[in-house]
Amino acid sequence: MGKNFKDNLLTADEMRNEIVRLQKAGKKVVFTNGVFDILHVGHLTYLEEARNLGDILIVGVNSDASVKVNKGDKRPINSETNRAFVLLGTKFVDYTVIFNEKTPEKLLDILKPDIHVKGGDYRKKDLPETKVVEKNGGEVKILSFVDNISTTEIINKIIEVYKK
Ligand SMILES: Nc1ncnc2c1ncn2[C@@H]1O[C@H](COP(=O)(O)OP(=O)(O)OP(=O)(O)O)[C@@H](O)[C@H]1O
Ligand SMILES: O=P(O)(O)O[C@@H]1O[C@H]([C@H](O)CO)[C@@H](O)[C@H](O)[C@@H]1O
Repeated sequence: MGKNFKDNLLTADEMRNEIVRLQKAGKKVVFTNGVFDILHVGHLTYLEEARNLGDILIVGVNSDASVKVNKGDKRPINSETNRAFVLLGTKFVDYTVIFNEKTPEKLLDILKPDIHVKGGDYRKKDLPETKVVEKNGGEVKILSFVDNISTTEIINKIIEVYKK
């Protein structure tokens, strides 16, 4: 753990070394990934649930370029480092790592967490990363979903309220 919350944004190689150390010390390492552009209560509920599955929660944060590929040219609203820092400021997230690919498969193959989770808007069998997690002896879990809250809805509300 770094001295300041921003110290826990690591590179993939630094994160792998840290995971080896943590697992040797008997810690269960949970991983998730996503964009987390404007953090909301659905995210926090989900991150809390993820953290409670183990001892350490790592979030793979999509780079700005990979957000554009996944969510379109107008996104993200917040930069990759700011999204990673906001996550580290919550009481649930221990480490963040930025990844630049369309999916987290390559990152998961490096990190090899014990558990990989996504929210209830995903199905395990449809996740491209399920294969690589299970190949490395990890487990994939889908968590619950908080209805009627998303970053897109927040953006649409702001547009509605401020439009002329
Ligand atoms: N309402 C919610 N309840 C529980 N989990 C959620 C919720 N919204 C998102 N998640 C989970 O949080 C992670 C990051 O999701 P993401 O940043 O895409 O959220 P979002 O609000 O759906 O964003 P957007 O509207 O931009 O698509 C994903 O793993 C997703 O499953
Ligand atoms: O924030 P999102 O849109 O839930 O994050 C995406 O999740 C994808 C998911 O893991 C299925 O592969 C991932 O591929 C994508 O890069 C985003 O992280």
